[in-house]
Amino acid sequence: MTRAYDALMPLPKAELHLHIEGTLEPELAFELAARNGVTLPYATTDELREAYRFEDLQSFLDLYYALMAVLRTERDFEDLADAYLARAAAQGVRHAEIFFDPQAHLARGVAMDTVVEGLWRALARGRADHGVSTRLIMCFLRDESAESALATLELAEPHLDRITGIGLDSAEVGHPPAKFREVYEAAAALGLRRVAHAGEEGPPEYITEALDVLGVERVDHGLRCMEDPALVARLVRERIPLTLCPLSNVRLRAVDTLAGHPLPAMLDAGLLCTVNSDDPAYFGGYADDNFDAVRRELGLTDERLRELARNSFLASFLEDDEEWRARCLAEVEAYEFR
Ligand code: HPA
Ligand SMILES: [Zn+2]
Repeated sequence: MTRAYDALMPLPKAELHLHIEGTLEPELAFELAARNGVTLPYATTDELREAYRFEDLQSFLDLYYALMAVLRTERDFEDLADAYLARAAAQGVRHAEIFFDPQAHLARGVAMDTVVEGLWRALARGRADHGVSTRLIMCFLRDESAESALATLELAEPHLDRITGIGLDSAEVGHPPAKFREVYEAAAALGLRRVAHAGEEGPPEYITEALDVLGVERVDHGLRCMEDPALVARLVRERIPLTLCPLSNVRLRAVDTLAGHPLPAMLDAGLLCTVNSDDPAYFGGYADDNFDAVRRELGLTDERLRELARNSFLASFLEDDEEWRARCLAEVEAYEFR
């Protein structure tokens, strides 16, 4: 029998757009800095939080990459992932497909092995410790070269039993998807699933290119598809999921205000939208905080929220565990809103 959810429990959901490095809370950053003898250019966690005022994607990325300096050992990556899973579970997350940025660590002399095995120590226990199933998606930095992405994929080959798919992130404008055709072809040949950030700051054409040239199965953000009705029609027709991140969009000024976010129009258009947290330590909220924000600011009905939760499991890469997906979907349908 399906367990009816307690009214105080958050809506069960899958998180499909989450950068593990973006879950580094100021308190953990200072703890890891002390552990590793790294000096941060901030005296206190409050002072660090003060720096979380972003103009755009790049101003965020500058701080995001700088703070990674505290992540050095397997244990650091394990602690980071463990802290995320505890927070995610408390917010109703039952499945998480987690991005990581190996090139940002390799550049600092931290080995692929350290990153993947450290994360894996926590992620492998996710279901047992937190009731959260997990998958890992390795992202390439699009402002680095295609050669660097290919070399990174090669370095990851011994770890492919831990990695479900590949993604593309970092500074979007000026780095169109087609730059990474070769590495996406190589990843597909290795049986990896494919996603990419597109249409966050970049134009709708980048979304089309991600679909046609990279063969992505899911688009991260995809917000700017709304500027191109023919593209919207295609995304609807082909049932391409979009991983939207409302609080991120406000903080990085992809939208002016949350109340002006196109999510309701996107749902009305029939797009397969999901709601996610992107870099929750920086953008003011985890998965359910994003759900709560769109409920409050956009007036989404309970059934719209249920649709978003349902979509998250439908859009997830749970083809290797349909039993778990069905159980999660049943929890979504049985959920009673207060
Ligand atoms: O929102 C994002 N966009 C692009 N790159 C990123 N890397 C972490 N978060 C992001
Ligand atoms: Zn992102």
